[in-house]
Amino acid sequence: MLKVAVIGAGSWGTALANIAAENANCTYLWVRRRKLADEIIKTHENRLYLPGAKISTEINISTNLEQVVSKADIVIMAVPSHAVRVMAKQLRYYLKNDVVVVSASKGIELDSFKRMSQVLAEELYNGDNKNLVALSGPSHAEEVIRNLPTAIVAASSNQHAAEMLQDALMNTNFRIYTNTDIIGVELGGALKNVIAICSGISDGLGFGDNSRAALMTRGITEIIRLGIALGAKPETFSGLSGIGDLIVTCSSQFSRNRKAGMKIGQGKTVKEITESTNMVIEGFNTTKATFLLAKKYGIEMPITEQAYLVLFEGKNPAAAVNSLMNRVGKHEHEDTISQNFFIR
Ligand SMILES: NC(=O)C1=CN([C@@H]2O[C@H](COP(=O)(O)OP(=O)(O)OC[C@H]3O[C@@H](n4cnc5c(N)ncnc54)[C@H](OP(=O)(O)O)[C@@H]3O)[C@@H](O)[C@H]2O)C=CC1
Ligand SMILES: O=C(CO)COP(=O)(O)O
Repeated sequence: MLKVAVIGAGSWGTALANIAAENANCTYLWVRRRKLADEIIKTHENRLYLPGAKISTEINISTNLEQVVSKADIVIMAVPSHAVRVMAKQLRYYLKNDVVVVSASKGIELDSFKRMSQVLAEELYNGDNKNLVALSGPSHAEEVIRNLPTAIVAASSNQHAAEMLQDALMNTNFRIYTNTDIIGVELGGALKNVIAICSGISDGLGFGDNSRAALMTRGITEIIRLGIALGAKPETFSGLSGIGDLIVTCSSQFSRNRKAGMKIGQGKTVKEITESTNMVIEGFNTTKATFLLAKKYGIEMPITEQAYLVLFEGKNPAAAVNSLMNRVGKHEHEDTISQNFFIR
């Protein structure tokens, strides 16, 4: 029996721990706050993050990081991306040598622009990523906890590590594919949140399905552009962790990023939205990081740029839409058309 440790008892950590336990792994869930831990132990429910869903009685709930992590075969990091480095620094002393560490977080570190597996590699393995896996794909915790059929991706440069996670978590309702393109899988998971915020803004402005479809399609084009510049394989973005996660996050009733975008479209600010929820909205920081990354690499990302201006420079969302719609006419595949033959 494998020992699986999940770090972070928010929506995603709780749902993943539940799957691990239901799959008969010896499962530990690290909860940051004593009060919440006591409540979960008493009620077998995480009322703060997944109200109404009973979780397995087999999960060992604990606030003691050493107890949760030591001797674990698999450690799953399910805290917001801004907390991943700090948590990794705290738990590295307790890890056994051949542990597989999984990043379930979807974000890019502000300032360093690093992906979560890069952050973990630095903090845990002196920069080496051979025991690291990124878990990503269309998977709202609210549906996973109800065992609704879901398919996602475990990506690693080490196929054995990805397969170990696949074996531990896969079941009839939770299908896991492996992939070796960890760069593409992580970037797809992080960058779709930017477009999901835009999709929410579009909905908040009262636009329709056409607008959302346009944002999603032109959004993935931007993501691919930056992804290729950062070393990802283009085909990864047509998979679950790319277009799959983009579709679900831009259209789901559960997406925090989309819902935050709707509020922006209705006139609320990033500060007001952040202060009004206990849940992480990864896309805010990721919009900033992606905008700066695109500038650094000279990549054209007009939707991301407008999102940045709306979120952080006070640009009116309707004016941002105008800016996008009134850009010069282009060929749809201008990136791939050879030379300037067809391009205006
Ligand atoms: N929700 C989902 O459906 C999915 C989420 N993800 C990704 O998983 C990650 C976690 O998301 P999710 O579970 O939804 O987030 P939630 O907002 O639901 O929960 C966040 C969790 O992280 C803890 N936490 C917050 N800040 C810190 C910190 N500084 N140090 C340690 N722990 C902290 C919170 O503890 P406390 O309660 O004490 O504040 C809470 O347990 C994100 O990167 C998200 O994009 C990926 C796939 C699906
Ligand atoms: O990544 C997710 C689903 O795959 C969760 O997205 P939200 O953070 O927008 O809810």
